[in-house]
Amino acid sequence: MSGATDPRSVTVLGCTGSVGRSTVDLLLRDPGAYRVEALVGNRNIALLVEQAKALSPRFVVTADASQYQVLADALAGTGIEVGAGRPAVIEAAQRPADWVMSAIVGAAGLEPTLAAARRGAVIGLANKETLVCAGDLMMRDVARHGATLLPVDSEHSAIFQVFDFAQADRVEKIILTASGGPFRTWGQEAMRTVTPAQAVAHPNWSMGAKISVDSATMMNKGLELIEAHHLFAMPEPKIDILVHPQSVIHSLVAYIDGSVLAQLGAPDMRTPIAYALGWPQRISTPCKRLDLAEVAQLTFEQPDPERFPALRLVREALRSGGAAPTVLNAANEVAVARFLGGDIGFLDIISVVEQVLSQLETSVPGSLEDVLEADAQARRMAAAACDAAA
Ligand SMILES: NC(=O)C1=CN([C@@H]2O[C@H](COP(=O)(O)OP(=O)(O)OC[C@H]3O[C@@H](n4cnc5c(N)ncnc54)[C@H](OP(=O)(O)O)[C@@H]3O)[C@@H](O)[C@H]2O)C=CC1
Ligand SMILES: CC(=O)[C@@H](O)[C@H](O)COP(=O)(O)O
Ligand SMILES: [Mn+2]
Repeated sequence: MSGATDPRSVTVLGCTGSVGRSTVDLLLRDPGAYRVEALVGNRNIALLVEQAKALSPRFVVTADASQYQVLADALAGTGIEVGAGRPAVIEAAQRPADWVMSAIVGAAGLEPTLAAARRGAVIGLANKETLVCAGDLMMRDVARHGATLLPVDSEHSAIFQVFDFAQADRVEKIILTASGGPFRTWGQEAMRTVTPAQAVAHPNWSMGAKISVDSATMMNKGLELIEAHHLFAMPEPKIDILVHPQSVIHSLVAYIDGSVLAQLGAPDMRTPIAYALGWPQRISTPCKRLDLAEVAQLTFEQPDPERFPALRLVREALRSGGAAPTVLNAANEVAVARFLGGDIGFLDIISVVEQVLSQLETSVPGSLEDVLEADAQARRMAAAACDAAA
């Protein structure tokens, strides 16, 4: 809760999404503690306007340039500055907020997150694709500009809370927990005909469509493996994945003395968001408290790489290095969108990613431009592969 200190200035990129809405919910619970610099949404103008009226930010942006006038008309007379289009999104990230929530979905979040890092902001990072498609660049710029990256992804927040950075060399491994998604127990043949509605029905978490499909293919856990590799400087072989269907243990860190430390909680993103928002202090949330007697059983399984080949692809991409993770991420985004649009089947998603990874020759991306070029090439190739599969 707020003390006598000045309000903290915050910007929310992706404010109209699942993580964005949870962030706004926390801001509204303690209005005296925050001053909102900028809100950035995309197509959900009605919600963006509602949030703007509730939070009175200085700057409100829709990434969708065609929606400028709609947004400007809705906020006329409020004194709130309005922007639209990609340059305005980046400008919002550049404006001087102490704390920035990076919750745009997909590689579209890369440039604004990088812009916030380049002005030394404290960033709550939900947008894992930033680290998947440009992890080396992002971590280099965070260090170079004195920015702070606070993980919001539930697993990485868990690791962050129990990772002893002063003894990083005494960490034996990181264990990322995975729910296994809605098809955890399904055979490959049954998965062939699943619908988008079945794929987005996550057993434990309420999330946006793209990450929900990623959870269903277990690509989400693969992306999280790459995310953990960059955030905690852990080599790929020292990151394990453990299926834990209850999503109560959010991840674990194993040390060389045999100790294993974990963070637990009810599956509600407001807990990891609050950890990043309040850091280095904890702040209160209304999240349901964990009742282990009610949960009764915590179970664990090894992931099945035959039914969930995304896990193998991710490890191969990380070992190959260079632009392979960028390519994997871009191809996955295209294939997931085409699956959600009803063009390709569920199993085609990972087949398309594998095909693009095996065909695209790219060099090591040294700059943002290189990353964007590899991303664009992979998207073109993935679109063609989806056309062929459709
Ligand atoms: N949801 C969750 O619980 C978790 C999410 N994450 C990560 O957080 C990120 C956001 O996920 P989630 O909230 O589920 O996603 P949603 O799809 O719910 O929300 C995405 C947000 O990004 C905006 N957006 C979409 N495209 C663009 C674009 N081109 N430019 C700018 N803004 C855009 C959307 O605007 P609009 O809706 O107005 O069109 C919306 O505000 C993802 O990277 C995801 O992997 C990580 C852990 C948990
Ligand atoms: C809430 C969150 O962090 C998601 O990434 C979630 O973990 C997805 O669940 P899966 O373990 O099914 O990928
Ligand atoms: Mn996660």
